[in-house]
Amino acid sequence: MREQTVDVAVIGVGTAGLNARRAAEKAGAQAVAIDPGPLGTLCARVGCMPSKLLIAAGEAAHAVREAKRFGVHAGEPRVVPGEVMGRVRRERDRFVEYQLKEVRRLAANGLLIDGRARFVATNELAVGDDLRVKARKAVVVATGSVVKVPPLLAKLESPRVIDSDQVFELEAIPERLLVVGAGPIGVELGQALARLGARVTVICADGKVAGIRDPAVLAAAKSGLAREMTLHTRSKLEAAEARVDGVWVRFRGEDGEVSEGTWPMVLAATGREPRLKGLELERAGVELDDKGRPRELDATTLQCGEAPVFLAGDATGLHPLLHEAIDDGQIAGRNAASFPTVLPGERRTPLGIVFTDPQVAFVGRRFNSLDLATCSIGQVDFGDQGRARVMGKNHGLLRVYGSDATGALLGAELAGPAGEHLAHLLAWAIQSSLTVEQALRLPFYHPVVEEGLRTALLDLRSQMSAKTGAGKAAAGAPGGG
Ligand SMILES: Cc1cc2nc3c(=O)[nH]c(=O)nc-3n(C[C@H](O)[C@H](O)[C@H](O)COP(=O)(O)OP(=O)(O)OC[C@H]3O[C@@H](n4cnc5c(N)ncnc54)[C@H](O)[C@@H]3O)c2cc1C
Ligand SMILES: NC(=O)c1ccc[n+]([C@@H]2O[C@H](COP(=O)([O-])OP(=O)(O)OC[C@H]3O[C@@H](n4cnc5c(N)ncnc54)[C@H](O)[C@@H]3O)[C@@H](O)[C@H]2O)c1
Repeated sequence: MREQTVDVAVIGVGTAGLNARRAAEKAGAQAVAIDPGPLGTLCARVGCMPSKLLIAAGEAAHAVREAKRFGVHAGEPRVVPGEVMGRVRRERDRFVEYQLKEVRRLAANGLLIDGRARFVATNELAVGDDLRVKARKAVVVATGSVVKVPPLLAKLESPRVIDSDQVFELEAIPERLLVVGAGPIGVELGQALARLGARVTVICADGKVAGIRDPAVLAAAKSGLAREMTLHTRSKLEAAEARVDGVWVRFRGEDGEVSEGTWPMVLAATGREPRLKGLELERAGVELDDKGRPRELDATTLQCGEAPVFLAGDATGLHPLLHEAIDDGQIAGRNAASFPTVLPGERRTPLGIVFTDPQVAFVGRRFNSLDLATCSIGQVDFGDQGRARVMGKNHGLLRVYGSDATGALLGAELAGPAGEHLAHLLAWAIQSSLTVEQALRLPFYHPVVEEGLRTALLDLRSQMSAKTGAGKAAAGAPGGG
């Protein structure tokens, strides 16, 4: 049995792991990463980047179709699936190659061990059958996440049931597609494939789409997405069967109505979960709950209970987003290097963007965490927003939340045009602790979509003054819907 002793061992060399290893090294520790591959990060291989490439192709087809509203008649676009998917994979491979450069450099310097790790004791890992890695300080677990597929679909073991890890390998665009799950993955990929020619039906049981929590924004997003896909957002999957011509599925709506059909392809977009199985974390002194996750994970330090074990990235199950994986990695890596001294890491204003049309975004405090007696809501409907109308993208709603007591901006949810940009402006304003008044003193050009943000802020200011002026009369129904 070979043995290697290091200061910090990082399990997983995805985005969180790469950042954790680098942070530990920067803090003066000798740090190695362990990973059996596939290397290149989830984000570049099967996540953020290929999904945005597919969406970009869908947008190109959509723009051609929509051109007639401007008096420009190009006819129905001819989508060539081989060319579409060829570009997705070519560009994806470039992004992966970029990540692999760093990984190869680590390997060349003896800082990457090829193999699957599991704990055998506190601060001791087995890698494959013939290597033990001991960590003098601590271990960072940055093993990412795995797709969750409901048993009804998983048990079919059908090549016609795919998940987001497989979708980028498609050679053809299915003529019809059932997407199970309406989270970010379901709606992003569903809409992209709809624009490329598939007739798409999306089902989910919880009434939500794209993770939106504000009911008014949710209604706006649903009506926008329903222009291109059939949505059943309160439907439970009841039965599924692999048949010669496809996958037969039966689902039941909240009202009891039963629908069924056979689809040539089903995309399971039913969520992801931390990849902790097989790590035997309990051998490192980490107490696990019934789902196999650490019973105690400090979200500020990323330490598991009192153990010398830190989690980072999707493995935490906290915020499965790329920029959060980077920050997690830096916090976990630094704390692992300085263990037993452990400090809370600095976090940014929460920000999430879903790349549909209309784009969906969340910033800062979420709707369901607001106390409507002490907060106000300002909004703008993009239906009549100047620049949005100019571009023919006048659909959606932005709602901005503020504190009545301090006038501070607290958060926002939106479904609308240029959502990715509006969300950044709002996140930067909230992180800078701006009040509504201060935000309204900033420049707004004309004609831009950002003027819609000003309208929402003006509305928020007047809701706040109406409430503070008229006592609590408006509490409970601020901002209207
Ligand atoms: C389709 C899709 C689209 C997405 N789009 C976006 C987006 O637009 N914006 C955004 O912010 N986020 C997006 N995400 C989420 C984002 O990609 C992830 O949050 C992020 O990439 C997670 O990084 P990670 O380092 O935690 O995991 P990974 O990059 O998966 O790294 C985990 C590593 O651990 C290794 N590993 C696992 N087990 C072991 C073991 N036992 N021993 C050693 N190594 C092990 C794996 O081989 C892997 O290399 C998307 C995700 C998906 C699936
Ligand atoms: N733009 C982005 O930032 C982006 C894009 C894609 C993915 N992601 C990340 O990836 C993670 C995973 O995304 P996701 O969309 O798979 O997960 P999710 O958990 O957000 O959504 C899962 C969906 O599946 C539904 N569902 C679950 N079980 C079901 C069942 N048995 N029958 C019917 N519906 C069922 C849920 O109701 C929900 O609609 C997200 O949390 C997100 O952080 C981010």
